[in-house]
Amino acid sequence: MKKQIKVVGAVIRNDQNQILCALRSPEMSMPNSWEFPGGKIEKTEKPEEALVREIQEELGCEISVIELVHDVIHEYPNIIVNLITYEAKIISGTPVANEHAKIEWKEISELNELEWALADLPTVDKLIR
Ligand SMILES: Nc1nc2c([nH]c(=O)n2[C@H]2C[C@H](O)[C@@H](COP(=O)(O)OP(=O)(O)OP(=O)(O)O)O2)c(=O)[nH]1
Ligand SMILES: [Mg+2]
Repeated sequence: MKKQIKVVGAVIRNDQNQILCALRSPEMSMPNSWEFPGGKIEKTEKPEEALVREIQEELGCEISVIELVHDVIHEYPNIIVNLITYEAKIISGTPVANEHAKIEWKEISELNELEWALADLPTVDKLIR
């Protein structure tokens, strides 16, 4: 049976309504795909707690989680990902790419131009419409 994992991703919006997009590095699984920064929920964590922890680790800043955007199950060839995305904002610090190849603030109208991980497309669609 395929492994299923539960993953949280942050839709981090700044004051200009831009979204922070993160490019997975060549060394990561699903290399060179754009994603919402975040990661796997640990057994003892609530999704929101996992997201705050992951963003601190990956981007070195503190967020507050605002609300759920989407809860999607996507079946990849070798893994099933339950991606839960949340709107979030930075409450302290400036994001830096500690693990990603790069991070970029993008206008909503630019989101379509990126090559997203497939599990992210329903969230991207919700942000665009
Ligand atoms: N963080 C994140 N992962 C995503 C997204 N879309 C998507 O398919 N994934 C997949 C890629 C990975 O196979 C899986 C877990 O994400 P991850 O690699 O960020 O996990 P993690 O931060 O806990 O990293 P690690 O401890 O496993 O190295 O979810 C997304 O938007 N954000
Ligand atoms: Mg991650």
